[in-house]
This record gives sequence, C-alpha cells and structure tokens, in this order.
Amino acid sequence: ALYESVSQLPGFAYDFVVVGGGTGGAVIANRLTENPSISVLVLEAGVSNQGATNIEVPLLAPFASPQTAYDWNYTVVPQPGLDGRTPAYPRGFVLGGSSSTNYLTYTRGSRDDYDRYAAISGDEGWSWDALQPYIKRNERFTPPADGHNTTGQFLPSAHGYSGINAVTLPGYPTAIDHLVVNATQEFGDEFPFNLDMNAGDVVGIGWTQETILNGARSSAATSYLGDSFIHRPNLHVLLHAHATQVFPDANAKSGKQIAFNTVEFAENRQTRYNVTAKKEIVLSAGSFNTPQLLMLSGIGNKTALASLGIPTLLDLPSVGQNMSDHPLVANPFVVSGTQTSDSIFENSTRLAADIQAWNSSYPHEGPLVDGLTTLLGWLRLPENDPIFETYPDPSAGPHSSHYELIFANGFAMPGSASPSTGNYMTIFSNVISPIARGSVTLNSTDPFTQPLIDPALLAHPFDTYVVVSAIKAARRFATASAFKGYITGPYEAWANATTDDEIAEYARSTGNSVWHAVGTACMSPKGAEWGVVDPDLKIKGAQGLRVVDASVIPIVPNAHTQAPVYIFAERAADFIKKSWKI
Ligand SMILES: Cc1cc2nc3c(=O)[nH]c(=O)nc-3n(C[C@H](O)[C@H](O)[C@H](O)COP(=O)(O)OP(=O)(O)OC[C@H]3O[C@@H](n4cnc5c(N)ncnc54)[C@H](O)[C@@H]3O)c2cc1C
Repeated sequence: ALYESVSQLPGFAYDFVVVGGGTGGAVIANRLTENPSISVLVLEAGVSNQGATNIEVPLLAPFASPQTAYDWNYTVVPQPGLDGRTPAYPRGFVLGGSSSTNYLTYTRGSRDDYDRYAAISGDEGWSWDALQPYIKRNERFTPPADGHNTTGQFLPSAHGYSGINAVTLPGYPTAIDHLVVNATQEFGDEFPFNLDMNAGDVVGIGWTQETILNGARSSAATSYLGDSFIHRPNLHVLLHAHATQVFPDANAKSGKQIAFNTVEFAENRQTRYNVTAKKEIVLSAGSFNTPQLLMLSGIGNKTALASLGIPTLLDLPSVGQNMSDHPLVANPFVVSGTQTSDSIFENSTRLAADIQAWNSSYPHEGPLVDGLTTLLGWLRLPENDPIFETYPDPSAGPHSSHYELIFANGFAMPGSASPSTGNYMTIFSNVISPIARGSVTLNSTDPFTQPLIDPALLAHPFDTYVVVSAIKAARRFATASAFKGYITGPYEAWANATTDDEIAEYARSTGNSVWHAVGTACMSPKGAEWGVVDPDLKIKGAQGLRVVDASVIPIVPNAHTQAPVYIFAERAADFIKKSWKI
C-alpha cells in the first residue's frame, strides 16, 4: 500500500525497513514481499511519480530535473576541472528515485566491469557470467512502440523477456538514425557498429536500448512498485518520509558487532518518528544520501565526524570517498534538416499537439516515445596512444571503453539554455574511464542541508586528455559522407576551438556530468581495511544494516548506471532472502 502521511501508517515495526524507494530500494521491497509473511516498509523522502507528464513522456525527460519538485536540487562544490563552476547535479526526489527522472538509456556495462568488481571484492558472484540470471530477472524486453522490425538492431539471445523492468528499442524514426549507422559503415575501423552493447563487449556504436514500455517510461516505480505489487498487504510505502538517522538496537547484547534496528525519519522535514526493523535496515538512498545518512549516524571517518561533534559508532574512513563519475561535454552541430527535437521544443503549439497525440494513443505514438538518443557508442583510445606512456590504462579491459559518444537529434547541453531558433544534432563526448576520484562529505549535522558533493569532474590530466580526444573523435565522425549536406558546421560555442588547449578550455567552460556517481559506500573483501560494505553489501562491523544502491559499486562502469543498480539489487535481494531463509 502507498501512504502519503504517517497518520495512515498501520504500525511502526516491520521485518525490513528500506530507506529510499528508488532504483535499488524498489527492487528490495518487491523481492522481499514476494513472501507474504515478510513485512517491509519503504521510507521515501520524495513525492509521488503519478501524473507527471515530464516523468512519463520519454522525450520530456530533460524537463523532469534539475530545479523541479521531482529533484533534490543539489549542486556540486566548485570544480577546478570545470573552471570552478558549480553545476546542478540532479537526483530523483520521487518514488522510483533517479529511475523516474533519468534519460532512460538501458546499458549494463561490459563483461570487464563486472569481472573487475569480482576481483576487487573477492567474490566471483559479481562476475559477468555469474550475474546473468540477475540481469534476466530485471529485464523484460518488449517490442518498440511502433512495432517495427528490429532485426539487426539488437541481439535477441542477450536479453531477458520475463523480468520486471521493461526495455525496448527506439519506437519512432529520427532524421539522424540512418546517417549515424551509415557513418559506422564508412568509418568501421575507428567507429565500428556494435549490434548489442549489452552483450558483454561495449566497444562500438549501436542502437540505444531504453527503459520504456509502449512509449512511456518504465521506472522502478512503474515496474517493481507498479500496480501489481504495491497493493501487497505486507508492503507499505510511505512518501514524504526523510530518514535522518539510524540507531543501534538499545537491547542488543554488546558483542563484536554493533546491531542496528531503528530508523528515525521526519515527515515533510518536520515531525520526527522512529520505526523498528526486526530483521534489517536496507539503505537505498543513493550515492549522495546514503553516505550522508551513514555519517549522520556516526558511521564514517572518525576525525571528520569528531570535527562536527558526531560521536563515532563505526570508524569507516571510506564512507563518502572513492566516488567515480562520468564527465560530459556536449558538441552541437547546426544542421540543414528541420525534423529535429528543436522543431518541437521551439514551438509550443507543436509541443502541445505532440503531447496530445501521445496522450490519446496506446501504445503511445509520435516523436515523444523515445528518450534524447536513439544511437550511442563506447570507444577506446588507440592502443599506442602516447598518453599510456604517462598513465597506465585505467579502462576495465579490452571489451571496455575510454569514452562514449551519444547522438541526439537536436540541441542538448545540460546547464545551458537551448537557442530559440535553429535545428541541431548534438554529439556528447563523455569520459568513461576517469582516474579522478571525488567525495561526499558532511557540511552540517542538519540532515536537510545537502552534503558537499565533489564529483571531481575533469580533475585529472588523463580525464581531460580523454575528453579532448573524444571531442576530436566526434568531429572526425561528423565528417562522414553520410552527413554531407546535413551537418552545416559546429555550433558557435565550440566552432573556433581547434587546438587541444582550446578544446580543453571549451570542455572546462561547458562540461558537466552524465550523473553516474558511484562508489561512496564501496564494497571490498571481507576483512579489508578499506571499503564500507562486504561483498554481501552488509556494513563492515555492523549487523542489521546493508546498502543497496549505486554507492556500493566500486568503479563507474561502461554504462549509464540504472541497469547496474538493478542488477546489484537483484543479487542483494537474494543475499537477504538467503541469510534470513525467507
Ligand atoms: C537526470 C539523470 C539522468 C540519468 N540518465 C540515465 C540514463 O539515461 N540511463 C541510466 O542508466 N542511468 C541514468 N542516470 C543514472 C541512474 O538513474 C542512477 O545511477 C540510478 O537510478 C541510481 O539508483 P540508486 O538506487 O542509487 O538511487 P536513486 O534511484 O536516486 O534512489 C534513491 C532514493 O532514495 C530517496 N532518498 C534519498 N535520501 C533519502 C532519505 N534520507 N530518506 C528517505 N529517502 C531518501 C530518494 O528520494 C530516491 O528516491 C541518470 C541520473 C539522472 C539524475
């Protein structure tokens, strides 16, 4: 059942209390309540996902955040790699979390990513091969909204058809689709076509798979907490409930490990309540809010906690550290065609008509049924690139990339307003194998003050080198004969950036994040001196406290991060079921 107010809540003791009804938390809530004798309460700080056009309609995703009622409205600390700028860093403040407001691309990452997680954690169960059943449990591959023939657009055998979260291929043709595919044929050596980047080897450019069902967003809220699950009598989901601290069990016998069983939360940031977890508390508040909640509860770096007057319960210096993220730079081109998203967004009458057409059809129809991109790709620097004489290759392996190119059929530059006229194609160039590491630290003991978020964007010379290489690659790609007569030239902001230094300065002055921060409650081997959680995602030195969200992922993958979070959460649900024999 879904509750809008504490006054409706039937009780204050549950087997499991899940903090955060987002991507990871929704999976846990769903899987644990498959057993009708197990009770679960989800505390979600944010609002309902129902009836929000910018959440439901895929092409409108960029309007769901930042600076909206569905966003935490965070900004980052000044970024030296971005000329000291402080971009907004969106996070979903809504049921479904960031899966309700993200840009819908479904990418799992590479075989190498997961094999590296297995090596880092010392648990073979995190390897690509071992995770296949969990990938399939998450995914329900469905036909695209327009029902077109998808032969040659994906590898059917790599997909799951009976999972919970819907995945599909683009359902409305765009003006650039065949141009991009043709360019991969012309430049096959440097920019090969990849039939399915979700089959283990990401290298190459291919069709974007998206978390969309019949032309509408498929989020953790519409899938794992959808109508067929949220009415389970043993599942209670409370909105506007912001967890402020977790406490040890007052009655627990003092042993080696501290046992946690109480969550304090505030309704609408006001009245505080306590709720008891009879079995476990699961933290799924995301890469920024999970470490914040841990530190507010006395779990973190002892010295840092002491400086804020917080007594330390568990000295875990890795809490909030080790953040890795994907820096993004947008490269818009001016185009001669008029069939771009600009023609929709620059004309309010056209936009209203397209929304009307979307609303009055099911499966939904028209140009709004897809996210911002219908094709994207993952690419490596050349093997003999001179940069590797200075820095060892940080990529996860040969099936992995150093940078990503994303193709958007219109103007898109996060943090900058779109021009009011004209037609564009944007190629994003993103750093996928960053060396820089960022952090989340407490600014205040007030749980409603945002933590200090430092994603360390372009903070390492290697990362800047990669982004410059990626921008130059985007330019080379755009010279394919497929684009002749279509692309008329680079958009003014970067038209004059030609030397490497000028291109780096363009990156610093316009760059942003792809919003994939991970690693702030990193998993490490059992008994390791570093790390925050064991490979079973339990907090080191604690009982009754687990983390299931993006923060446990040790290094940012060759992926937009929702699918990796779903995959981690599916395995985590199995850990919990096994350890409680439920
Ligand atoms: C704008 C944007 C675009 C993105 N685009 C893509 C994309 O196209 N494809 C992709 O794969 N990934 C994308 N991502 C990244 C991806 O969505 C996230 O990595 C993933 O959803 C994170 O899952 P999570 O479970 O860690 O956190 P979330 O899904 O964010 O869930 C955390 C939940 O906890 C709640 N919460 C936080 N603190 C508290 C508290 N103290 N008490 C109670 N509740 C709390 C939050 O409100 C939220 O609901 C994007 C992200 C953003 C923000």
